[in-house]
Amino acid sequence: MTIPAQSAGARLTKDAAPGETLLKVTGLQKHFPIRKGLLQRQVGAVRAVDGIDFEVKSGETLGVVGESGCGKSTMGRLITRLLEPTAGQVEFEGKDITHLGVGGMRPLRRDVQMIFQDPYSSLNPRHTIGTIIGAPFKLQNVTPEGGVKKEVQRLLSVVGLNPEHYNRYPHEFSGGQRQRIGIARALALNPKLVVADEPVSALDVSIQAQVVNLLDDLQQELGLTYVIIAHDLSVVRHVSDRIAVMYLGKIVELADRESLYKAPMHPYTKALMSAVPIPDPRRRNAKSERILLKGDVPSPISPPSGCRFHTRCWKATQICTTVEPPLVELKPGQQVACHHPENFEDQAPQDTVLLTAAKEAAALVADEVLAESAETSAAVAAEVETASAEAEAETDAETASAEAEAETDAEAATDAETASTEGETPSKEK
Ligand SMILES: Nc1ncnc2c1ncn2[C@@H]1O[C@H](COP(=O)(O)OP(=O)(O)OP(=O)(O)O)[C@@H](O)[C@H]1O
Repeated sequence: MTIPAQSAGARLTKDAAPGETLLKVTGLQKHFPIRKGLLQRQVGAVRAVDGIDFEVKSGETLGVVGESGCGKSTMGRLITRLLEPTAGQVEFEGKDITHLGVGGMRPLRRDVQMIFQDPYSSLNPRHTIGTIIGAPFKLQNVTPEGGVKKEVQRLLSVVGLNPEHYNRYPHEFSGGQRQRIGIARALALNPKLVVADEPVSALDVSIQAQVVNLLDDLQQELGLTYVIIAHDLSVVRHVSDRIAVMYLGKIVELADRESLYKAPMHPYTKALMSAVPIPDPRRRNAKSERILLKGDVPSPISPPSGCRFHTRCWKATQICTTVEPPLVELKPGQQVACHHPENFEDQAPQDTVLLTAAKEAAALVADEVLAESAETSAAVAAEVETASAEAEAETDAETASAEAEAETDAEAATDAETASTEGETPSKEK
């Protein structure tokens, strides 16, 4: 098969119009069985991904963040179908691909590509970069127009590498350059969706920005759709349109970037955000508002009951230990799974007694943050009250005017009736 070579500025996406749903994930789960004994009987399971729902629209970048062990990589491997889900559904361009076999997946392998975290181990040291970047053509049995070599050299220049270095080996390149090679390989087959798993975390900070900018430029030029996985918000904050925050196999908040940064609702999101330094000279002398999360993410073999974050949350109350909060849209474009969200009305106001663990966690939370938290909650509550009072007043006014209108109408009708009756009477009398 021959595929036309793409010019560097051409759009590579084929069918999906921008804004249309490209990927849809429903109730996705991956439980890795734990086996023991001679008979290898299953004694438990690692609930790496435990029921997540989200959509990715064509042309957008969805950032996925969370601490190590939250299930982000597993999620990435599930949507690229490198792993078989335990339950749930993955749809790509409206087609259910959850259980497609190797043959069924072959055409999809071109459309969905993955960039891996480690640019050192993800490239075969015994192959030249020409062979590495050209491998997808061989695997898919396709010949690009103009031949593999020419196309590989074009891809090298697209990612900012010298096309003359076609015959060099991976060890001759720096970490950032190797990640560019990985990106060129991912772009070889004109994918629609690129899942990048921690694409820059193995790189020096100075190189990270270059690779992130490259990904951003390629998206503009080639109309790519990205799912970018990262363990903190500093990488995804500039490139994502929407951000999903994962904790212990679940999505705890999913919002557009603007809303998430302006007013994060899940305490976990707030904690992740407070860990990102803000390079704002006006705030250089301001006291830093750090929320230090105590301990590690609990084991996904037996996650905490109720809200999984309750063991580390400074707002946790009784309800958080028993009732799992559903992921619901509390503000337009902002979904959150929390009983006591930040920057919004409390979802369980009757439950006010903090758990002991929450009090201990609070000790680690800077006073400024707690004060700010209380202030925003009070402000939101006041806003909600004002809004509902206004709404009530509006309703009252509407009711009054409707009643007045109805009365006027009734009066008019009575008048008309009377008039017509009066009018009729004389005629009858005539
Ligand atoms: N093949 C596997 N078998 C058993 N458990 C696994 C397997 N792969 C991942 N896990 C477990 O699933 C959980 C989620 O892992 P995953 O790598 O998806 O998390 P992550 O958020 O991507 O973390 P990291 O950033 O460290 O990669 C972890 O507890 C991990 O140990």
